[in-house]
Amino acid sequence: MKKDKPRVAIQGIRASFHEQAAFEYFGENIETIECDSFKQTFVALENKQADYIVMAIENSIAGSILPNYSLLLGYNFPVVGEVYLPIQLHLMALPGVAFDQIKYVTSHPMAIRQCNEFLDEYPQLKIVESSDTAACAKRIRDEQLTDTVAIANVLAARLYGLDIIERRIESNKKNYTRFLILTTHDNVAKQTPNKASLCFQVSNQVGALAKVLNIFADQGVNMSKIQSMPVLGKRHEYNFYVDVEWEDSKQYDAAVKQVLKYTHNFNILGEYLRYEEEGEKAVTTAKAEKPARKYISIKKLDK
Ligand SMILES: O=C(O)C(=O)Cc1ccccc1
Repeated sequence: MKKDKPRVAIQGIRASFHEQAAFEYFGENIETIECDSFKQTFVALENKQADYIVMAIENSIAGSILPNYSLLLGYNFPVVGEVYLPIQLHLMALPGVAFDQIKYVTSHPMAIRQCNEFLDEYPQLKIVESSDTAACAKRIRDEQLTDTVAIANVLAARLYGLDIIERRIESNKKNYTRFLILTTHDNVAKQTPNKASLCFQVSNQVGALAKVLNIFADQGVNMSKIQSMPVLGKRHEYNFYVDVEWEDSKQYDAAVKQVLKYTHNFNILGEYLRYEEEGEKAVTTAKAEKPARKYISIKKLDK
């Protein structure tokens, strides 16, 4: 029997950026399945404890999240969509806490890196890394920490009852993270795709990859991303993960038909509708990188 609310597995807890991405794709009427790791989201889908996975795959600052590419190939669940989420970061504390009471700033390493310029202005603050921005906010609420702030999103402030004491502290206002949506093969909805995520290998010969890329070019199919990953234990062998987009599906069909002749282990990870932004208005403030600072690293904050 079909559930009325989609059950969506995410790495992290409610009000994390993963949940925000899930809201962006499905709307807010979902059941969020909180998982401790990306691998656990796949296990949840496999065990039918979830209907979908929302998983970050790349970030405009950190780049590709490589282990997630291996999960895509390893589990072979189809990609059915994507979301590009602007990462807007706020500093939040228990209500009534003043800035000069703060000793610790907690967040996900990706969020911390995106706030370097702000944090460099306050070298007295100790930075504590965690696996999840929302978990940091929740811990402040649960343990009533008056000396700690979290860097997280508006959802986390709202859900865990924190006050935002400094808004939009990210250094680059055009930060985004790309998330993929996955489901099981029997749950793929019919749609007319205009984007695909592919994975293949080519022989270790002059021009082997160029040949494949030229086929896409010749058919007018745009390659929006390419990522290579070594095949474990096989020297000189790589998996190429390629995202392609097209206007007319005939172009894509023709390209795939030809590419099959020049590749091996060719896999279609998913065919889906590309994410369309609703008007870009963010402003970039590109500035030179400041020297790295020391972080206190802890594995995972308690829930
Ligand atoms: O920690 C979170 O909230 C996450 O979902 C991971 C993350 C952190 C920062 C940017 C994008 C995703």
